[in-house]
Amino acid sequence: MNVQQVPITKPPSRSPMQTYNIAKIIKTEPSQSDRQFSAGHRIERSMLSPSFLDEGSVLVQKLPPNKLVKASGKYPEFCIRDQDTGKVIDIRYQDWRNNWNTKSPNNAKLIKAVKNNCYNEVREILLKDKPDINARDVEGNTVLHLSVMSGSSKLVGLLLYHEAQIDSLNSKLQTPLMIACSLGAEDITQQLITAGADINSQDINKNTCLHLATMNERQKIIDLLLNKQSLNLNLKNKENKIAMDYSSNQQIFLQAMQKQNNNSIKIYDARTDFGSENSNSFNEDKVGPHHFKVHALIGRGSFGEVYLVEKLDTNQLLAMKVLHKSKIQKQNLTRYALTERNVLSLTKHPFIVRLRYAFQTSDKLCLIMDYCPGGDLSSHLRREQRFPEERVKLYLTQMILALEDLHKRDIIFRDLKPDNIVLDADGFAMLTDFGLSKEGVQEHYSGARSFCGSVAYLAPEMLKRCGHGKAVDWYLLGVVMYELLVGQPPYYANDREELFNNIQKADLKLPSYISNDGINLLKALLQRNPAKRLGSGKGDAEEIKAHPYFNDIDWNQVKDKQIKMPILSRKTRFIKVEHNVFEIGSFLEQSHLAGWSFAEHKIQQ
Ligand SMILES: Nc1ncnc2c1ncn2[C@@H]1O[C@H](COP(=O)(O)OP(=O)(O)OP(=O)(O)O)[C@@H](O)[C@H]1O
Repeated sequence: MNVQQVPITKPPSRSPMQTYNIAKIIKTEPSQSDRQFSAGHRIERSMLSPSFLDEGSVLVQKLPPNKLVKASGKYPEFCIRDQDTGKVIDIRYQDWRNNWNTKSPNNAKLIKAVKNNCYNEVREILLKDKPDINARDVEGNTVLHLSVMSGSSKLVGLLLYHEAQIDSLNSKLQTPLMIACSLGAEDITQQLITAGADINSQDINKNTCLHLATMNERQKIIDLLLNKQSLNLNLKNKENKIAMDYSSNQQIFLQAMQKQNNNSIKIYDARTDFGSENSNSFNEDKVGPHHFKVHALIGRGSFGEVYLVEKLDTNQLLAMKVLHKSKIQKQNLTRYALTERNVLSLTKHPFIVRLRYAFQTSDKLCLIMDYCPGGDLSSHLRREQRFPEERVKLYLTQMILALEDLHKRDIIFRDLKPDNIVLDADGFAMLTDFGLSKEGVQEHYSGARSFCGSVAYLAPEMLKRCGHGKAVDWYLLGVVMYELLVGQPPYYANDREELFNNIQKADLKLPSYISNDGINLLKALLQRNPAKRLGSGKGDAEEIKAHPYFNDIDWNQVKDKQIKMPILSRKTRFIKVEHNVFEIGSFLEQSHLAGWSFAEHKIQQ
């Protein structure tokens, strides 16, 4: 390989490889003691501590309409603020109930429009009049119940989008899902289950959804429910009967019971563990959008967005990656999404982001991961232009350990780049974005054939399309090392053809400020022939760990996170989320992706 050593004193300015929408700032100051007053005097507290946000961060606090929140003032304990109008009322002098009552006509208007199945009118009322989204008619049906009765999945979707309570109860203690099951509304049943409705709830007669579907001979609904692993087939109603007792085809119930028995062996422990985490016992079918509050957009990738979310029962902050089913299916990328979910669900490593849950809505696939508040290396690099060598070395050690772990399990990452390295709260580097990873690759320099990766981060063997293996990750480690030290990837060119040409043929330009060991390591990693590349031998990561560049590294200390990492101040703005992330883009159900749901606790032991 031709290597040119050139003196570079100032790094070239780094051109952004990825553009970001940087939103401007609205700083709010949530207080732990914030309370919300609503009809029925329900008191909740705002759960987000502001300490994790940087100066100028945007904190999204989109509260449901009609909430009157405690506001600060001279006597804060007597002041409430109408979230809709912003008006602050001192309840010692003004009757806040009157204020609330002015909203009732709007509720009546909403109920009427829903009963008449007038979608546009409902939408307008929700936007303009701000009625109670859980308004009830005289029989105690909420507007969501009424929309199910009207048979309009579009209306149901709209109300869910406006945060209608999915498991609200009417006077017979029936949920909207029970009504859909009784009526045989297949699409709405599916829609509500996907959105997280409870399928085991019991009404005033202790009938479940399955009882009601069976009594009303709704065969398609029965089939749909029997496919749900979380369905409890043994619940008895007031007549002491299980749903099967009302069926003329008991065989399918018995088969479902058999299937559940087989599966329960696999997931029993996990479920117990999962449930013990909090009082709301979650299960695979139930973890869904309603368990999380979306606070801000923190990153954007090619296939979706990453949001900062808060798990409502524990107040834990997590990162949620949202993939759009329509985009993925259109571009035939379903297998990449599934790979990401599979690899992440199998991985538990100090330097790989942990997947906590995976769920899907009708049009989105969601991965809930640990939140890394330090931002990604790409945005830090853009600000700092290049990093000091000692810091680069620390990040490399963590990436080597992460890749070593993946390789031991015959997984190649294939997408190593600064954008996919995020920093945790202690400054440690964590790998994220497993969409391009490949399972089942044993070879070091062949085994996978797809042409993938970000253009500036393609290994020469990928461009040649002659097959690539684990060694591709070591080449990309060299690319990352180079970029962190120099400010841009090796061979970088704006023109795609030129870039590809450079990757295959151009001389490697190495600035003189890099240490000799650093230069040797870069040359060994950026070796074009994968068979000759450092790390391509049987030893894999061991070959790299043994390089003199890492002589001063105690690998056990790194693995145990016993080293001190620099904490970089994060200047990236959080981007305010104006829309409901779970807005149902298309009211037509996209196909359900089997095997997507995941809850970490199920496999922990
Ligand atoms: N766990 C996390 N914690 C904090 N930020 C994260 C996390 N995961 C991802 N991000 C941020 O979101 C950005 C995009 O995430 P990710 O790379 O997974 O999306 P993608 O759509 O797969 O992107 P790509 O176009 O690279 O394939 C990252 O660059 C990072 O800034």
